[in-house]
Amino acid sequence: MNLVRPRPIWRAQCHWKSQELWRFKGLRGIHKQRERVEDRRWPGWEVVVGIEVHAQIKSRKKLFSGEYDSGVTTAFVGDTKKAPNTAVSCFDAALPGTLPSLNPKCVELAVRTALALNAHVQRRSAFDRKHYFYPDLPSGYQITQRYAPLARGGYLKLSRGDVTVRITQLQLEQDTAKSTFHAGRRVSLIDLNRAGSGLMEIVSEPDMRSPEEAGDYVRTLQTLLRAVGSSDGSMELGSLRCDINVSVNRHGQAPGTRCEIKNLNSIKFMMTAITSEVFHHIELLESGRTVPQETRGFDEDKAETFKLRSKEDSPDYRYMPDPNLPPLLLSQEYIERVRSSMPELPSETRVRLLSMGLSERDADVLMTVDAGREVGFDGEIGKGACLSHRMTHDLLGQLAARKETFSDNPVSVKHMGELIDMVQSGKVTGTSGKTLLRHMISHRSLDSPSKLAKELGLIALSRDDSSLVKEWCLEAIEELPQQAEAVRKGNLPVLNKLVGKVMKLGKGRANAETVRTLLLALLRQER
Ligand SMILES: Nc1ncnc2c1ncn2[C@@H]1O[C@H](COP(=O)(O)OP(=O)(O)OP(=O)(O)O)[C@@H](O)[C@H]1O
Ligand SMILES: [Mg+2]
Ligand SMILES: [Mg+2]
Repeated sequence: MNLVRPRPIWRAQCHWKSQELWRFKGLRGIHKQRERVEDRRWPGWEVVVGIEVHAQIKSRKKLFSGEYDSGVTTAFVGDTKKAPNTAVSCFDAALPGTLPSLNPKCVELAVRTALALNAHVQRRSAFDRKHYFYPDLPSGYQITQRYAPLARGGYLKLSRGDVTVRITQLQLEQDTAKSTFHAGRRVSLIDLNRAGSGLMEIVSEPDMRSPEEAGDYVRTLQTLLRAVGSSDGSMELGSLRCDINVSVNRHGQAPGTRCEIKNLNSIKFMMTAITSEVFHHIELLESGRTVPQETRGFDEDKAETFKLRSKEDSPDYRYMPDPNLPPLLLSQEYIERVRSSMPELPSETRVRLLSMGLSERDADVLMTVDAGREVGFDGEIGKGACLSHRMTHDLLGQLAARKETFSDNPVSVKHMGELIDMVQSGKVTGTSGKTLLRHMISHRSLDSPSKLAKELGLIALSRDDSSLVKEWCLEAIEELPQQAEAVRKGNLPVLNKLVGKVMKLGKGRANAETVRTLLLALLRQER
């Protein structure tokens, strides 16, 4: 990577004009004409959605100031969330005389993302200033790359269906500070910790045709960002924010006027907001009015969008090239070096998981586990597929209950495989399998499951041990007389209570089906 001396403003302005040219190069083949699909929610209408995603870059330091980032990536930096206004350099606070210095890590992570999105990384990109006045922007402008972005012209294949969304561009830009309105005191509090953190703005073409496709796009993108390690991609925590552009048109007609919905903090709300916006547009158009170009917000309680400002009120950003930052020049060797260090991408992981014999649904579940990359496999799944999936769900559930991630998982692929085989062959019951799994996780045990099963007395009972099972059944009937009476009177669902009791007495070693039959036989005998 090279930084060269700044060029005069008018030279950099030349790049503004080249913006449209790329659109007609190369991408035509990828984007097939979409088939007309009637949506029963809005017959006769076509919905068009384009999304601008702002993803916080997972770098230890901010984009230009060298200050440690304290945003939602704090967990990554390794300390707890910083107190407001404690991670602020003079540059972040826009003190006069301070100058930007580009953080190469942010560039590398953005290039990784661009390559993962099949985009063309521009050997030469440049930084612009976007001016507006708001308390969360101390300098009065945001440094961005609107006119000569880092990358252009990529695409993302959605995980469901045969949908490809084209990526217009990926640009680097600064995050703003965080402002919180205090209704009681009627003041806005500003926390500059986030000011100047690195963002990637990923702009899509208007290629989505339903709220569901938009949701799928954001989900697929989140998985991709996490897989390449460039962003946490959490909408809830604010490390991924979406501006959703929505328009509607009658089938066969040109796209309508778009409205942009801002400040959405979950995929679910985003999909509801799109649906609400679509109905709003249709209502306007059907009553003979036109859709005004607006920026809108989303009211979570009413599940409705509302007007924030109209296009006429939108500020004139007075873009200009940043005179303090020279163009960013990347050599082909640098780009190739980054390309050679790319990890397995989610689309490749998915194909690998499916080729192991997993169903689409199970592959999707595993894909949510650190993008599926850390999921190991010790051989053929074959007939045990159903069981291995259930045990995998148990594993994920138990880790989640302990607030641990899949990377904290202490159970090796070999031991997990052995455990599944033991349950499959009946050496331990399903209940004991769960107990063993819990023990292996909580004790961080490195012993094999078969050794542990012996030590903990969890080996399933053989048929010869039926007298022991009978003893537990009799004990259960004695300890739960009311439930036993209910079953005698024909209330069969209550039998589960007794079965549960027997399982507890036998530490899960008895076979649940055998216990049921025996309990019923005993209760009937008594009569
Ligand atoms: N008719 C349309 N319907 C829905 N979305 C559209 C339509 N036309 C364009 N879009 C989408 O609108 C978005 C435009 O984003 P872009 O960043 O280029 O401009 P902007 O929203 O005007 O600027 P800013 O970055 O300041 O918000 C793109 O994601 C594009 O796909
Ligand atoms: Mg934009
Ligand atoms: Mg926009």
